[in-house]
Amino acid sequence: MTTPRSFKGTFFHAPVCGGIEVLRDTLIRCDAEGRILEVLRPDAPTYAEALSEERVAGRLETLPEGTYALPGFCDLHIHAPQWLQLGKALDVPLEVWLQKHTFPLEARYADLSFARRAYEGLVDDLLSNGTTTALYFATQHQDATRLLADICLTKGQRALIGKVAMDNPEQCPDFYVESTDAALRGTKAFIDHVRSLNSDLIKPVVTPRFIASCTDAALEGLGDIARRCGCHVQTHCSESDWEHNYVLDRHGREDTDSLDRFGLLTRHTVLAHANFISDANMQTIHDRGAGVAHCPLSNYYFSNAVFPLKRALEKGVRVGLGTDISGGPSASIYDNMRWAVASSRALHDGVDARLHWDNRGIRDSQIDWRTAFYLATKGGAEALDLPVGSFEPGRYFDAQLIDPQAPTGTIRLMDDLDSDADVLQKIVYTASKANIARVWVAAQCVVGSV
Ligand SMILES: Nc1nc2[nH]cnc2c(=O)[nH]1
Repeated sequence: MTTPRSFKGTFFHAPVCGGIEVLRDTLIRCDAEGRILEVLRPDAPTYAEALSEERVAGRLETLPEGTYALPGFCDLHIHAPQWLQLGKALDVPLEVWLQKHTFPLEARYADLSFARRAYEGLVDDLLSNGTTTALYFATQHQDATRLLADICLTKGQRALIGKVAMDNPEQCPDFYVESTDAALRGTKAFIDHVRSLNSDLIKPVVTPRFIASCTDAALEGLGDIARRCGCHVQTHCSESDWEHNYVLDRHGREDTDSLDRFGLLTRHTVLAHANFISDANMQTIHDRGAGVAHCPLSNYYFSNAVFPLKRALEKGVRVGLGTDISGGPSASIYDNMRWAVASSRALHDGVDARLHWDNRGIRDSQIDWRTAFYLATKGGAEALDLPVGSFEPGRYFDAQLIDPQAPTGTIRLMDDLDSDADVLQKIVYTASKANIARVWVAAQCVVGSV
């Protein structure tokens, strides 16, 4: 609990998919928990009085002239331990990458000092990239996963964290596999631990890594834990040819149906990727109210296909964006907004120039930057069912301040040429870490200084 805060400045947000709103010279009042109480534009009858009240009470932060506040990003798919592998090992298929590079790296998190070095750096990196909410896969290790929760709490990042469950000796190496009992007990113990922290910022997540890495007994047990504890669930779904076909061979059905059968497809499930889902499975995802973490950059390296994003949005599936560190070699949701637009264009146009335009791509698959901005902010929040992602009453003030004039920044604005929408479009397409001057979570400054 802190004191109430308020902010005056220019805010951009996307309250609905495909639409943006500009709040110029607006006053946003928050309560002591950092939730937005009121959004007052200059033409509101109570604006002047409220402004002076906040000023006199010493609660007002006036954002510097020429800066813009955006909602903080929700990154719906991060492998926390893989941060050390960002930009490496991108030239082999998923199944080789996991066995040769990723599992050996993750096994090292048995060492807590190794884990601390990585997790401190990761959380700092994400916060300074504007990511205020992170959905994390950790590792199998109880202690290192608890450490990640502690670090997020200390640094002030909103985080949903899962101890990874993987007990299938046929798919997991002997140096990085656990018993079914350890997977289930460990998951439950981590949930209890996080809940004992009594923090609104950190939530536990039931995390079967993917169907291949889990036995049916573990999947069943994890479904049961998710139901009893009312937790979020995260897993990978129909990511690549190999992975999708593995599940078809083993269970005779797609990942989505299989997860559903184990009680793992709920209103609080986030499926990473979902590239190969059939229309029927997309309908099932919609009907269960589950969300999808679309990871466009990672998909270029590991997925053999492009997620049918537009089709999913038209069906009403809740979708947000994920970096998929380190399948995607960038910790930035800005990069992933750009890749979401670009990959949707590739899907729309098709990529084989030898084919006639008429049958080269899948028509009407493209999205624009407005939709990408929604996915990165409120779309991600909706998929997680968290009150963040936009500047609306009742939501937490999780935000990032963009300074287009930052000396080493990458945004080029022209006062006389750029409309408000142009400014936001330029931010979406060209902002970099150097332009992110300040970041707040629940109205508390976590990056930059006030
Ligand atoms: N991209 C990706 N896919 C996976 N499937 C199972 N584990 C992983 C992982 O760590 N990254």
